[in-house]
Amino acid sequence: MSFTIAIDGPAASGKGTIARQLAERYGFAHLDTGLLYRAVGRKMLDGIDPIEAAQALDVTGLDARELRGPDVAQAASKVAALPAVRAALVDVQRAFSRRSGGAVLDGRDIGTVICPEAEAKLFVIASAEVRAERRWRELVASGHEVTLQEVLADVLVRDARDMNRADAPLKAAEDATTLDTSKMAIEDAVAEAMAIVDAARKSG
Ligand SMILES: Nc1ncnc2c1ncn2[C@@H]1O[C@H](COP(=O)(O)OP(=O)(O)O)[C@@H](O)[C@H]1O
Ligand SMILES: Nc1ccn([C@@H]2O[C@H](COP(=O)(O)OP(=O)(O)O)[C@@H](O)[C@H]2O)c(=O)n1
Repeated sequence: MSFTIAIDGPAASGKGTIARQLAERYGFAHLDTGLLYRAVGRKMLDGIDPIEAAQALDVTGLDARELRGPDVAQAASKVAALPAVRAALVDVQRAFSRRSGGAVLDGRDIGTVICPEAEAKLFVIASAEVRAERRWRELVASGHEVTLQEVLADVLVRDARDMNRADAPLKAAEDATTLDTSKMAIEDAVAEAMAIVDAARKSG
């Protein structure tokens, strides 16, 4: 059985949290595709050509903790606007999505470009202020020295860059269900997401 759940949305909207919990609930594999772009962004900050870095990327050993900061996030969204970087990362994402046990992928273009045939698609949103506050708390808790204003600026700049790029811009797939988590606790957002996926599983 192959079943793919595509989760897209703007920065810090709760995609990864929902994706991880759905993967656990259904016994599916999970791929945080943002980490791929963050890894390439990290290499660019280290002076490596981002296209060559994407082509040579070892997706197995990515250290999420080292890639979580706002500097890497900004670099990720810059390299993500390069078509050759995106092209180099397509096959690994598609191969992952076709795993026999089922897969959940979260990112910006999963439902539109990487897995347009995904059986279930979610577009997770929240207000920019709520997203910035959540991400700020997370970063401070993991030892980053950053202000709420800086995190809000990072979120807004990345959203604009991600939505306005020519190649695979951030947008909801026509057949995605939008989930606004602004006023939802994590448990409620996950429950809503599960209801959407369960409905897709029954109809499929
Ligand atoms: N519904 C929610 N209510 C409160 N906090 C949330 C909610 N969803 C996610 N979070 C928190 O917000 C932060 C960003 O969530 P995350 O899932 O990493 O977003 P994304 O993958 O879209 O960047 C995390 O610290 C997470 O625990
Ligand atoms: N499928 C994807 C995933 C991420 N990205 C890019 O990678 C950056 C970091 O993604 P992320 O998912 O780790 O960001 P957060 O939502 O966790 O802040 C985004 O701002 C996008 O520019 C992308 O272009 N396509």
